[in-house]
Amino acid sequence: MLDFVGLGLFDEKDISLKGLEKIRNADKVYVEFYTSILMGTDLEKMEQLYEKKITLLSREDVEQHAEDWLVGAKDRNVVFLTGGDTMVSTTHVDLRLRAADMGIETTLVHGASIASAICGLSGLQNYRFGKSVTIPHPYVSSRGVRVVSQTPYDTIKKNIEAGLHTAVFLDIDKDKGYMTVNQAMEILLEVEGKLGEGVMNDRLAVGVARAGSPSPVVKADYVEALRNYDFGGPLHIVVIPAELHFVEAEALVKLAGAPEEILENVD
Ligand SMILES: C[S@@+](CC[C@H](N)C(=O)[O-])C[C@H]1O[C@@H](n2cnc3c(N)ncnc32)[C@H](O)[C@@H]1O
Repeated sequence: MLDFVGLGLFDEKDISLKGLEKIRNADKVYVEFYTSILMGTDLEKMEQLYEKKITLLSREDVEQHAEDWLVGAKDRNVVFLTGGDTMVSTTHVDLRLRAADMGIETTLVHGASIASAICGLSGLQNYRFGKSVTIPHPYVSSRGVRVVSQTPYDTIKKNIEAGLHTAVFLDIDKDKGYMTVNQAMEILLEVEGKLGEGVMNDRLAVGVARAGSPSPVVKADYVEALRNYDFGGPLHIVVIPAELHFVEAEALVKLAGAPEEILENVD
């Protein structure tokens, strides 16, 4: 049996009671922290509260060598832990499919996800979101050229044209660290500058930091302004809203400190 358990958003106490029960009854517990990470805890605190030894898996362990540890789930109870919800903005359905091919039964214990937290914290409506996207850290190519992905910008642009908000996940990289809202704004403006377009001009954005913690920061302002706003420590995420419903605009002003002038342009 392979149980996928979502850990929730911030610390070891965000797990559900069902998830905790799965862990306590497990023969072996694995966790991965490359798709998301709980910034308010660490492996030691988790092991203490859950009363179980937890083995950390790397991206390679999960994506390239999954059979090596999945095989244990053929005759024992194995639990696989992930930050947030295990199946939201991850590729872990691949693990479920591999398990199915190996004749291993799987179950899911859902966890609080950043996908719903951004709606709750900002007041933006979940049904008004389009395709989400991740901004990767820029890198320097073997020819010494700085490479900045244009895909996030293009996705945001298409969503705006369709009247849909965009959730913009920010890269977690073991060498380059956790991307901040400020870096994300810089990257979007850099791409815009190269294309010579005006999508980001006077474009409202919402930055969210440390959702699920006792002190999350939610700030809505124009892209240019968020470039220098201090969000504090990771994790960070960005939402680029499309046209706003008036309740959404009111929420951004009252709950996220957006400039009041945004209320003038909504019905
Ligand atoms: C690839 S998504 C995985 C989402 C996760 N499976 C879930 O359901 O929450 C991870 C990204 O979401 C954002 N994120 C996740 N948790 C967050 C939190 N507590 N506060 C702010 N952003 C968060 C960060 O941008 C992070 O890099």
